[in-house]
Amino acid sequence: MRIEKLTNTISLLRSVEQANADHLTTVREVITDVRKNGDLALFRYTEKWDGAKLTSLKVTKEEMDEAYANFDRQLIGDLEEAAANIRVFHTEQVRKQIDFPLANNSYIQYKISPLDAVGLYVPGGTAAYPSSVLMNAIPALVAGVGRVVIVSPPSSNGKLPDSVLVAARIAGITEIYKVGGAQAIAALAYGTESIRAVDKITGPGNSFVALAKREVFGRVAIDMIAGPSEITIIADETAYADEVAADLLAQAEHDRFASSVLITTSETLAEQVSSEVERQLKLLPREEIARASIENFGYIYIAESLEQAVDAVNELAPEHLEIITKQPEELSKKIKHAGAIFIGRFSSEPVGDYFAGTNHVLPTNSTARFSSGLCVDDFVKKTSVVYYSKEMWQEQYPKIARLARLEQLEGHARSVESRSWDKGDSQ
Ligand SMILES: NC(=O)c1ccc[n+]([C@@H]2O[C@H](COP(=O)([O-])OP(=O)(O)OC[C@H]3O[C@@H](n4cnc5c(N)ncnc54)[C@H](O)[C@@H]3O)[C@@H](O)[C@H]2O)c1
Ligand SMILES: N[C@H](CO)Cc1c[nH]c[nH+]1
Ligand SMILES: [Zn+2]
Repeated sequence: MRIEKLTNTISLLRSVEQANADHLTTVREVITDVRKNGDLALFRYTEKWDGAKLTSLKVTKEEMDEAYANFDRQLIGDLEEAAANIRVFHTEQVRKQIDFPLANNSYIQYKISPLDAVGLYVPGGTAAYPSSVLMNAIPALVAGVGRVVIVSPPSSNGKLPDSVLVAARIAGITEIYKVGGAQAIAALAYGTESIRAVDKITGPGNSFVALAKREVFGRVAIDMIAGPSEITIIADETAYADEVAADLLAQAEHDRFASSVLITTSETLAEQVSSEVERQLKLLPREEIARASIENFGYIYIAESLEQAVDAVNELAPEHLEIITKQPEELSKKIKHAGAIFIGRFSSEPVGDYFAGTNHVLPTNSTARFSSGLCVDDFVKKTSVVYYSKEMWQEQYPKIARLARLEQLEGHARSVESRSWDKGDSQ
């Protein structure tokens, strides 16, 4: 891994942007094609990029049953325990409606309602992600969404991995389609013969998926840009090089475009981590992907102080931040921008990926500056409600009319003035 003195992190941001730009043209072509040709386009792209020749997209009940029957019982237990942890944490996030009483028996209200239909993207191009099924589906169901649909790319045998179907059953989702990439996002946004359009699309994916979500925003809502995984680690001389290297590689193995950054005050640690990364790369079955990621988007920065490291992290706004220093909790309080923070050497990032109960669908590409990880709030909308009684109206309407005329909106003024006592007592 290249080791540089920490001056700024702009070079990393630029290289990720460039990678995205190269994929945008493809994504736009795919979306146009799916809008025009529907299922036919979905079948064509699924054959081209996933190597699966399909004639129908929907997962059948028989496929779900078979996957569950064949699956390892201990792993079912592990997935169920992870699901329970996620459910508990997300249930705590449920918001209360705000009922705000006003004078004269009047009130205003902040009404919370679940979305009617959401599409959950579960990645699957180079690995199976049952954990992403749970992370998407549980908050949606806790929020009370009416229709929850999963899309995920099939393997070349035309099937979804058993693990994904088992996780869907544990979560309680039955409407599942075998389609991934930008074509799946286009189908969810615009609808095709087989897939009815949804109101919102959530979930992580590679840069084709993330860019497609950005392109269809406005037609549907999206949760965030949750693209190729990223980790930044702040470590001092107390950290162990083998552990830091393992944590960098845990994200690098996700994607060629994943990024892994170490910012350290210790030159010795920097050198040791660099050689540990090289040693450990050879141990990974996904060595080729991880190596490409480390070569293109892997950096070790030497910081003059932990304060300088914190400033760089707040500029970079990484998806995940690990802090492995003498006083990690103290330092974590100074972090403003990161999708999720992992404190101390026993909270390595996969604890959050799978099990702690926090959500692993998180903002990437510096968007943690303004967006948050997936949560129950992503699956509800808020409507304001106003009730003014006759008495309340009579007291307040002259002020409202004056404010309307301040904006030269005579129609607004006349609207509030048009009510009168003479017309009777009806609400
Ligand atoms: N940010 C997060 O919260 C988060 C969480 C989990 C996973 N992830 C990321 O999800 C991603 C999973 O990636 P993946 O590739 O394994 O699965 P994926 O499902 O995201 O993407 C696979 C699809 O990409 C499309 N594709 C592949 N090559 C293409 C090409 N050349 N042109 C057009 N389309 C192409 C295909 O349609 C394929 O089905 C990784 O980047 C991982 O880091 C992010
Ligand atoms: N680290 C990923 C988010 O960037 C989530 C994940 C799922 N499985 C393993 N990891
Ligand atoms: Zn991960």
